[in-house]
Amino acid sequence: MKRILITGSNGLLGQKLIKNLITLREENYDVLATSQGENRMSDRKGYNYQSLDITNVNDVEAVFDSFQPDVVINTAAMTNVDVCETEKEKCRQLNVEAVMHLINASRKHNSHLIHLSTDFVFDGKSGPYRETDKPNPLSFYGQSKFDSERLLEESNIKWSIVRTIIVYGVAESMSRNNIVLWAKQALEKGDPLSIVNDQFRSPTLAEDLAEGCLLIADKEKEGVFHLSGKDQMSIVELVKRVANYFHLNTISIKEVSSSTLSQAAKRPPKTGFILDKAISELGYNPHSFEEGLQILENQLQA
Ligand SMILES: NC(=O)C1=CN([C@@H]2O[C@H](COP(=O)(O)OP(=O)(O)OC[C@H]3O[C@@H](n4cnc5c(N)ncnc54)[C@H](OP(=O)(O)O)[C@@H]3O)[C@@H](O)[C@H]2O)C=CC1
Ligand SMILES: Cc1cn([C@H]2C[C@H](O)[C@@H](COP(=O)(O)OP(=O)(O)O[C@H]3O[C@@H](C)C(=O)[C@@H](O)[C@H]3O)O2)c(=O)[nH]c1=O
Repeated sequence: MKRILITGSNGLLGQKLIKNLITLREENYDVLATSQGENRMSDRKGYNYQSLDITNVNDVEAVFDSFQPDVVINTAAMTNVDVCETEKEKCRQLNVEAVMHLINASRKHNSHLIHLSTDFVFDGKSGPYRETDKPNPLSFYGQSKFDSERLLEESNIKWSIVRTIIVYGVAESMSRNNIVLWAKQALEKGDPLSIVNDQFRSPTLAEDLAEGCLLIADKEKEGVFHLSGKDQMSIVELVKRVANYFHLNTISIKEVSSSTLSQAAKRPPKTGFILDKAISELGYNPHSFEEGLQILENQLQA
């Protein structure tokens, strides 16, 4: 039985990884979920949980020494892109330096380190992107993720980098909201929404991303993988498709350009991924956006 360590297990992707590991996988894994603070998942069966702040090098070493993971999936990160822009040191500690702690511990235990990265490593001038396209981050968050990628590429461990885009879904006690959920809630209340029409993305169902990461683990695939949804759309189209799916009035949606949002961090205009590598090498088969909304709707009703 392989031992798998998940960091950031309280996050959206972390929770979906744990759910997938304990309910869906044929391959049997011994699962250790870790995140900062207490476990926020109410389902406690089929895995163990331990608090782990990955910026603490001693704690990282201790967890690796006792659990001796075969596979590690690092989902922990500072994911608020505007906060990364204003709190650069904190962002570096978590998104870059902590990754070095994981690399060193993985080297010692010969673990396969699967690390999450982002479409924000690209400048968004020529999306959709392949794994081989040249990064050129526009924000400190994007730069921090690109720096962490280079640490992996320069390490002599077994590594994989998973880049993804706007992850949506529902999980317990989420510390970060996502556009599908907040747009749905705002549309239901008829709150005014200013939505950008000059950013294009391929939104990713959290369950699809978790499955893709675990296919990498199962198949022991190394290298860079692009894992996103298969539909590319503008953000305003995304919000309108959410409205249509849930039969909500679109009257409160105002189309704006990115400059009017005055966000601290610059966003790439057009990303999206070419998924050929993930489809052929992993058998990755993501849902369409509307299928993803149906899965989310079922979970909200459960
Ligand atoms: N969400 C998205 O749209 C995208 C995400 N990604 C990447 O995917 C990965 C997963 O994202 P997602 O699940 O959405 O992110 P979340 O923010 O939902 O989850 C990250 C988790 O990491 C935990 N965490 C924070 N600091 C530490 C620490 N020092 N030690 C251990 N755990 C910590 C957080 O804890 P707490 O909840 O207590 O704060 C949180 O639960 C990230 O690496 C992100 O950069 C890439 C592209 C898009
Ligand atoms: C707040 C706000 C956002 N938006 C748009 C901007 C953006 O394209 C989209 C989502 O905004 P967010 O601030 O949630 O996400 P943002 O920080 O832009 O998204 C990113 O998250 C990080 C972690 C990543 O790695 C990226 O892949 C990406 O998904 O919504 C509006 O149109 N109107 C608004 O009022």
